[in-house]
Amino acid sequence: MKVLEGSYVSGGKFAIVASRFNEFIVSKLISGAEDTLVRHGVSSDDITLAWVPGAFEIPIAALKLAKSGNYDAVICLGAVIRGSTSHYDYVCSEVSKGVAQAGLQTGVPVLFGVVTTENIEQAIERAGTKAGNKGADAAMAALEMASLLPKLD
Ligand SMILES: Nc1c(NC[C@H](O)[C@H](O)[C@H](O)CO)[nH]c(=O)[nH]c1=O
Ligand SMILES: CC(=O)[C@@H](O)COP(=O)(O)O
Repeated sequence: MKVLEGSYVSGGKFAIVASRFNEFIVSKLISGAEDTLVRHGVSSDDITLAWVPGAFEIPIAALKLAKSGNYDAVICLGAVIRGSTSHYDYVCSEVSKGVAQAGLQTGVPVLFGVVTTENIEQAIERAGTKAGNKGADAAMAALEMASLLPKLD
């Protein structure tokens, strides 16, 4: 059986799109992502960070970065925490669909590192405490997909 898979050794170029809403959480996701990339051989000079106001704006920035052809992967980071209305549902739905479409439309790996939680405690748990760091997880996926996709040509 011939198996095609990615590895985690990379010298590539990566973009991070991060939303400022709940910046206390998102900053930890960024740190996790950057630390993971650098520890796997990516130069910090080859990591580009683009800020957007909120998670709803992530897809348009991710699509533009992916279309540029300058990056081996685009990592999307944000924190959407449920409030007292249905706004949360609409934001989460559009962000996840938009991030997925950015990857499908361009063929560039666009990774979903947006925490979508019921409360602040759950977000903190996923930003470097008891449930890990979703930014680091997205960066690991970015390394693997950036390595894998060229092998599928
Ligand atoms: N409530 C959260 C938001 N809301 C803002 C939207 O993402 C968007 O910026 C606004 O509707 C203007 O288009 N964003 C988050 O990232 N996290 C939230 O919890
Ligand atoms: C995820 C959101 O948009 C949410 O935080 C907004 O809060 P609310 O539903 O109370 O307006």
